[in-house]
Amino acid sequence: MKHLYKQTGLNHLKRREGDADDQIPTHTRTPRTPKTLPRPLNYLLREQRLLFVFVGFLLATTFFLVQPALLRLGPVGPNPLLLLNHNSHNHRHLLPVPAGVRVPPRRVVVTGGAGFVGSHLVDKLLSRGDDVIVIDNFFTGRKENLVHHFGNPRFELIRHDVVEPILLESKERNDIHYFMSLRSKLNHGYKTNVMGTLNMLGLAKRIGARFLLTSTSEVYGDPLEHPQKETYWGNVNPIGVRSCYDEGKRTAETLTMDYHRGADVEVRIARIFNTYGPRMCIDDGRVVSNFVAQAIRKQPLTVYGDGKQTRSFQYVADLVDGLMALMESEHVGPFNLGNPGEFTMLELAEVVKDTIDPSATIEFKENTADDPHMRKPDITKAKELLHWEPKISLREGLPLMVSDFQKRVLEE
Ligand SMILES: O=C(O)[C@H]1O[C@H](OP(=O)(O)OP(=O)(O)OC[C@H]2O[C@@H](n3ccc(=O)[nH]c3=O)[C@H](O)[C@@H]2O)[C@H](O)[C@@H](O)[C@@H]1O
Repeated sequence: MKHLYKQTGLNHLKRREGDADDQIPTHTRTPRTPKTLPRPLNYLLREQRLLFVFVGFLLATTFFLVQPALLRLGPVGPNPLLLLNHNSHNHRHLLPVPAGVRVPPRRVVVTGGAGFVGSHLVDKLLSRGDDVIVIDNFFTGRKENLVHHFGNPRFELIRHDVVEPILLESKERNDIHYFMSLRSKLNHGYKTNVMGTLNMLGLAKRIGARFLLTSTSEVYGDPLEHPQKETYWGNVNPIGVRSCYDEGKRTAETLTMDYHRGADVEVRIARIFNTYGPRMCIDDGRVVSNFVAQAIRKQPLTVYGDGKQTRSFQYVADLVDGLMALMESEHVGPFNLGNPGEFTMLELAEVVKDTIDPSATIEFKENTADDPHMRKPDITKAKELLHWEPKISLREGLPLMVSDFQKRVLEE
């Protein structure tokens, strides 16, 4: 009968060496390890167990040494840096991009992207290589603001009112990365701010996009604190003529935070202070656009009330930089985005006169109800956490919008 031998590697070696023990079955052999060793050690030394442990150790060491180097070599799959995973609370997408690694272009939906601020934001996003889908109802937005992108395969324009839900299908979850919702003044903005924000938050939740709400300094109402910090809860008249807009934005902030806390949507909130620049609506009644257009048309500058109320005016490019910094940061906000340079309306009229027509006259008119007496952002938080602050003063920025206004006034 054939004997079954339990052949160890050691026996095998010995067999080749022609050892005399060769023919002795293992189970009948005297163990080679001394009997005096403790049992666990004895166990380890038998049957090449030590060798296997050593080889395993070597393999593990090699893997952990080589793996980081492999990761640095380049993308693994389509989304190497998880820039897309904006609906989670991990912050891996904030990792710095290693040199030489191509970041996949992000897809950004900008609602209100044909408007004044929206179109400047779209310019910036496209210029850094993102894909942009603009949704606009063209009530205040204009195709002219985006016409230079028509024909660009990375740009899409959809005529739609965000008050109605919209189904944006994406190939996969997280296919759309950012959602930027720009503001509207229409119908005092209430419907857009509440229904629009609700619809867009639902969409952001469904497709796993990060959502940016562009709120406003108007949430502070007629402030009793000056300058205004983000911690100030505001002083808004709930039944006043401005309250649809003010309360609409306040509700939009509430909804945004609720979706963040309750549905895990990753959100950012910016409180935008008075902003000016090329492509502003000529006729929506804002003070900078009114004064500039009036000076160009050789009409008197209409100052409401005594003209001593104050505002702080930021140039649109500064705002866009702030919005981008906020989107890329890991901070939810809210953040004040504004220029702390504060002016009375009479002082603003002087700057406009100096810039466009020193012979322009001033005409006083009755002010609207509930007009905030003063407004100036405290931007300490944005400076510290976003490393952002505006660079362009009013005197530098105003001339940059004049030629655009001159052209449009002439076209009229
Ligand atoms: O442009 C903006 O960013 C802001 O515009 C408005 O807020 P408001 O501060 O009232 O801005 P304007 O309508 O431009 O008015 C600013 C001041 O100028 C005065 N004004 C306006 C127009 C004018 O012809 N003359 C004039 O003196 C107004 O009475 C007010 O005191 C919006 O309600 C804000 O949400 C938005 O952030």
